[in-house]
Amino acid sequence: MFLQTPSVKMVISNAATAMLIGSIFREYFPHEIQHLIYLRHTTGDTTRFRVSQPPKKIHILITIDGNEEINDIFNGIELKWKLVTSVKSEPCRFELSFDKKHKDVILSSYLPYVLEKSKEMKEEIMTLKLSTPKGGRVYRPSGGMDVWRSVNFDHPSTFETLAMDFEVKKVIMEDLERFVKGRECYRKIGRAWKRGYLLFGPPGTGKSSLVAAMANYLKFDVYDLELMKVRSNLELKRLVTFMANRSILVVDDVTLSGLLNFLDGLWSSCGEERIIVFTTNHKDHLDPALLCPGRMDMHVHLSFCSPCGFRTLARNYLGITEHQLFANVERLLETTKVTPGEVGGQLLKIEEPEASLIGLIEFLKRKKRNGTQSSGVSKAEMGESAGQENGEEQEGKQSQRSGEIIVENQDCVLFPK
Ligand SMILES: Nc1ncnc2c1ncn2[C@@H]1O[C@H](COP(=O)(O)OP(=O)(O)OP(=O)(O)O)[C@@H](O)[C@H]1O
Repeated sequence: MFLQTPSVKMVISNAATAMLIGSIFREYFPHEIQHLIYLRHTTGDTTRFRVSQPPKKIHILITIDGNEEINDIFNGIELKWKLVTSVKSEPCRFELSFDKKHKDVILSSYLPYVLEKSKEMKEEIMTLKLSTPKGGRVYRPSGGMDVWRSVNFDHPSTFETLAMDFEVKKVIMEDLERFVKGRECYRKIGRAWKRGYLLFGPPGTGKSSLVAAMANYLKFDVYDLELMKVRSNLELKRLVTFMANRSILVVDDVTLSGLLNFLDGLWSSCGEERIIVFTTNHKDHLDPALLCPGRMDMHVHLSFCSPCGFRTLARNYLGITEHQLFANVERLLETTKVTPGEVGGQLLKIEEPEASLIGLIEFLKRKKRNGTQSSGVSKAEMGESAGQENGEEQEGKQSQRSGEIIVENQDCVLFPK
């Protein structure tokens, strides 16, 4: 419906800000598009509103031939968009014409709709990038340095597909949302606009999948860093300096490392709207300094597959939300340590749901018979939280702490809900 001419691309960023001349305009228009639009009523007095200052950042791409008109229809109202390029000394502008009697609808519904649609389009065409260190300096002909090698990031994991406790997902998603909306709050409290997450748990429990889900959710690029391969503070400084904002830096398998302290200092002073994620299979091997409050805002424990996680996997892999065999699987999961990765692997083997579930049940029984030597998880990892030292584990009941969240730093309460 919106701008039906296929050759027209219109992308309006929600990050754009504009200075506006005209108080009515300021009151009614979403600020993101104010600087783009002149309004002209097609009957009665012409009213023009002009915005003079373009946003500092260039987030807008509009391509349309000069003076070309595009018709649009919104709730039966005819509208005309025109790109006006006639006055040389002035930048191109859009004129939107419509009958004066529709002014209220246009201001209250159509323009917000255009903005929303534009955001959607922008998100659709944005391809996320996954960058890894190039391992040296490469100078660009245009100046600056390329220290990261980038490829398209098309990891399919989302919060929807993650096998994780529903409540935990919700907490993480809300935390991310508060973070991206929190620029002013961070400024007010004098903190760098950054957020740190520690993801820990055995291999195959979804740490990488959670990072991908976070990136897809926020539309943030991902920078993957193996700290052990970074040779010097200078190299680390270059890498962090040349990261883009609105991105996630993933530091894999983070263990005791002198560079970590350096990274910590560097992190708060470079860029903004950045997330850092440390992942480890062994939280108990970490430098305690890393765990102290204020360094990682949130600790997320990813653990063995819970009945709730299994239901997500069954929906994703088999396309079913109920089955009579679910109860058998869930009973076995209560007492068997098996990762979501392993459960997913089993479900992938057979397409037909019932046969697949029977295969999974056999697998779980075998796993249970063979004991709990799953996936290299340490004893401390299994029992470090409340209630785990008192024999719960020995009685064969698996840790129910999958997806447990420990919020180390309560600064999120400062965010407006
Ligand atoms: N919680 C989960 N939800 C959905 N799929 C999962 C989950 N955990 C693991 N998987 C599946 O198992 C595979 C491996 O998981 P992933 O790489 O995310 O685990 P990891 O904890 O990062 O492992 P490692 O510590 O070895 O890097 C994924 O491709 C995914 O298909």
